[in-house]
Amino acid sequence: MNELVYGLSALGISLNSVQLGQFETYYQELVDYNSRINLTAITEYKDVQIKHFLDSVSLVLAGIKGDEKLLDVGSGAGFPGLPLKILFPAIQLGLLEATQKKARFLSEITVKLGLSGVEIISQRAEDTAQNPLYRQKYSLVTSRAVADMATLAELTLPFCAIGGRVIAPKKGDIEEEMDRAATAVKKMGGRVFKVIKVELPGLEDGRKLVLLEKISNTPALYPRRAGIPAKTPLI
Ligand SMILES: C[S@@+](CC[C@H](N)C(=O)[O-])C[C@H]1O[C@@H](n2cnc3c(N)ncnc32)[C@H](O)[C@@H]1O
Repeated sequence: MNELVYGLSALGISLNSVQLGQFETYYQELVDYNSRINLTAITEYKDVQIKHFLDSVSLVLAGIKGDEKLLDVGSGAGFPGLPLKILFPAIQLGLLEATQKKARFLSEITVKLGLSGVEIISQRAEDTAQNPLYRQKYSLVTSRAVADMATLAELTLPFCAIGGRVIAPKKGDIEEEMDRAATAVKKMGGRVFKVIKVELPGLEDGRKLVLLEKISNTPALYPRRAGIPAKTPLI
């Protein structure tokens, strides 16, 4: 895990032996499962350490506390939620993933990593966000590579408690995307708090973290039915 360890040192983070072992197991299981079920195109040891593990942990640059109640929307093979949980074991983590096969991997890997306080929710975000058990219940919501910001605001902000935040990693020039998302962010009861540049060893390709803050309740009508936020974004 040299690449990860080196990248983390730039963040002032060091891993203990348990965490190092967990990242190693995560890598082995990811690659093993991936040979049967497609989870990711990134499988080289070095690439997984940088593009999945370090990229996930880079969200700490937006300010993550050790005791968050965190929901990762569209978690796929667990990114960025699971690396953050390995780093901060006291986080209460929800991994929301619509695809059953991926959700099954998330259940298995959570057991193999010996993690407690992780809930796997295999549903569409649009449906889960209308369930009172999950609606406006999280201090932090993350979502990587799931949708553009206008759609993502509708899929994430309804889960945030007031005062909670959304962190969305993005790449490249996002000015136009952020402009398009302004209406959706406002309608969901949010505001754009800041955009943070990520510059870490191996991740020098214009990565950014968009930080939204929840400032008022999301109207009951949002999110709309499954598929609508992506098909007809609120622009
Ligand atoms: C490109 S993958 C990214 C996975 C992971 N976040 C990552 O960065 O590696 C997008 C994932 O979001 C899930 N997804 C897309 N729309 C969703 C929705 N409305 N509700 C729940 N999951 C969704 C897909 O099933 C897919 O696994």
